[in-house]
Amino acid sequence: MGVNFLVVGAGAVGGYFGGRLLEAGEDVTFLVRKKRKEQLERTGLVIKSVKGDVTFNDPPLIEKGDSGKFDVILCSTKAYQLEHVLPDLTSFMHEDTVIIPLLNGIQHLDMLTRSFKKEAVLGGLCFIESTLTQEGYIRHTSSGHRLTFGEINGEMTPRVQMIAKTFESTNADVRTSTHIMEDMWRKYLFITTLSGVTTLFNTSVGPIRNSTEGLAFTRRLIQEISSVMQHSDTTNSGHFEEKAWKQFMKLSDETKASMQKDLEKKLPVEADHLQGYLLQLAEKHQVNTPYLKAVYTNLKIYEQSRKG
Ligand SMILES: NC(=O)C1=CN([C@@H]2O[C@H](COP(=O)(O)OP(=O)(O)OC[C@H]3O[C@@H](n4cnc5c(N)ncnc54)[C@H](OP(=O)(O)O)[C@@H]3O)[C@@H](O)[C@H]2O)C=CC1
Ligand SMILES: CC(C)(CO)C(=O)C(=O)O
Repeated sequence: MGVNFLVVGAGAVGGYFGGRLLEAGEDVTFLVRKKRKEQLERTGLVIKSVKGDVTFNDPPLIEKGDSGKFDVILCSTKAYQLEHVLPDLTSFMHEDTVIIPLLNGIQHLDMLTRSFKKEAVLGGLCFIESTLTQEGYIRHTSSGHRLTFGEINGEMTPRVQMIAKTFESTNADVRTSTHIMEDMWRKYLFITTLSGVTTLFNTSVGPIRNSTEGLAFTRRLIQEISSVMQHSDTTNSGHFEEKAWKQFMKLSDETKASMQKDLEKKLPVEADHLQGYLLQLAEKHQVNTPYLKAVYTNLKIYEQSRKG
């Protein structure tokens, strides 16, 4: 028997991975809101990707309150939208439904395990540079399209293997992990740094790296965040720092975090979920984080000016 997927949020991430599953002939439905539904009905689900374009004229769409039960829920809203969508999910779940979150950050795991039984929640993350265009198309701009998931406790279970099998023939790099919490914290360090510096300096990676000061700022930011993570008793034993630095140095000059792209589009940002939560941890563990505070302050000023 096949696995059926509910993708929550047909945006840059959900639309991409859900679309790749559809392309492979898998059973996928998107949970959408009215405006996005109307857009998708008009244009189809359109993926413009360096890994191959694809369009689905009639993607399966449902709205909250509709009927249906799903084996796997791929959760791909923004963090600030998540708590509003969670109550809508219960009616789509059966006893063994699993939820795979693809959001950046860590704090959403608490939200998910508070809302559903703990065993329903897997760990997950993705590396992909994608964005929604004005027409609602998904534009995937660099070659990475990796999705990683696994049991929070690190076990390799039959359900993880079964989901991985379903992903096998998709045009995406889907992997299982037996250390997904470590993977999620590492991605959290990387993305909080990248989104932090690209939004603070309002540019892509190239100009930041070409500036001695920009480079020094980035290094200090990584050190601070890594230190907060070590104090927070995570799986970080210090080796994250060097890896995050190397990863930052390897990025193409044009790379921008999705947060910077959202900022350029004057959209809300995940400041509280990413940088804000780390600052809470820093305060709890009394870690001095002036660079992280500067990044967060910039984002809070942006948020305030958006509201204004
Ligand atoms: N974009 C990227 O390159 C990457 C993003 N990420 C992370 O992935 C997560 C998702 O980001 P991204 O895909 O870019 O965000 P998008 O804004 O592109 O997509 C979010 C989608 O969620 C939908 N949504 C929100 N609330 C609901 C709801 N109640 N019911 C149904 N749909 C809903 C939105 O639809 P609506 O039109 O109705 O608002 C939107 O289509 C974030 O945590 C981000 O940090 C991680 C790696 C890369
Ligand atoms: C850096 C990147 C593109 C990697 O997935 C990302 O997560 C983001 O910009 O939100």
